[in-house]
Amino acid sequence: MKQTYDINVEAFLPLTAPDEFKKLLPIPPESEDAVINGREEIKKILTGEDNRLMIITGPCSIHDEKAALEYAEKLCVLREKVKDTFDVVMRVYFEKPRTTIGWKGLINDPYMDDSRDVMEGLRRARKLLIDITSMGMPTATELLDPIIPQFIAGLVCWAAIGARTTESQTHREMSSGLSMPVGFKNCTDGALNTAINSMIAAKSPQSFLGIDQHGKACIVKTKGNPYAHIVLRGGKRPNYDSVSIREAVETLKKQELSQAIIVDCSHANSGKKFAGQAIVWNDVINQCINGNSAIKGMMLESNLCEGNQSMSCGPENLEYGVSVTDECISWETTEELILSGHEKLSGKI
Ligand SMILES: O=C[C@H](O)[C@H](O)COP(=O)(O)O
Ligand SMILES: C=C(OP(=O)(O)O)C(=O)O
Repeated sequence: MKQTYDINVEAFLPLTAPDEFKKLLPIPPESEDAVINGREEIKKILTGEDNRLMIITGPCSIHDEKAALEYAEKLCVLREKVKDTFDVVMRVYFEKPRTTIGWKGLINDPYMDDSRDVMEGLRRARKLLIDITSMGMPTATELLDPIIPQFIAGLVCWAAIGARTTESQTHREMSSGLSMPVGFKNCTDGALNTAINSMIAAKSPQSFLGIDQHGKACIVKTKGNPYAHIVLRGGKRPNYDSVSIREAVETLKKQELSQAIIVDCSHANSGKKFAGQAIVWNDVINQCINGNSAIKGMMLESNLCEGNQSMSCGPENLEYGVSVTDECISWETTEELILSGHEKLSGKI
């Protein structure tokens, strides 16, 4: 018999069903409260019911849970200090979309050695989300693989669809069923229309193929996500300036879509250089002081230490607290930017 299918598949490896997997790492009551409250606060900021700004800050990617927890502890203290002005949410990114190839994040390759033990990656990701939300810290992540939400999404308060997948029907369909607000990045060349089309698709009910809680293949029917919004991350040129933001707001208004704008201070807005993030941050804070109420939040790529490092030295030789993907600002700079933004905005928003 000739074979016409699975020609390029090496193996089918077992995946534990989400309900079985979650029994091993159940959500504790304090995490559940943090997730529910975290989502509610974000929704209120996006709709303007709460005038504060949402700050999504944390490593470009998680590769070391010890460093991530140290970061989360520091962020908890800072979150409390600035709570009248900012709703601070931790970036806890486990899935990395690559331009070509590269390490795809903790879930895909937790041992960082190409062994790609996805089940172990899911376990470590869920455990870290439990530990962080147990501190009362709301969480943000990028969702890339459409099956992964069944394993971790119950611990996530805000999700991003990245610049490389914002035009993908699969990601729009997935977003329409997600339980948290979803931010669509503009695509890598800077075009807004892809993210705007995503918002329309994500708001609408959809049907697509997925798995249920028992791990069984099924047709997922969704209700639509009412909290889809845009994240400006720059493209061929930055798009955090007041003219770009006004243009985005006008385009969204014409389409009768949410005009809430989140500015990503990193990526193409910073020229992918960590030092560029402070320039974007300060400009956006000034726009808020000058009364731009469409801006609902900012994202920072931040780690314990600044810059980034190559993974070629092997996981055991990595420098502690330094990003293995995009450049990040240091904890000290993060604290300085957030505290100075808080001081400038106190009583003004
Ligand atoms: O935020 C992370 C990166 O910008 C994104 O995953 C792409 O990375 P790459 O161009 O190094 O593959
Ligand atoms: C990959 C990311 O961003 P973008 O999709 O904007 O490149 C990210 O935030 O990690």
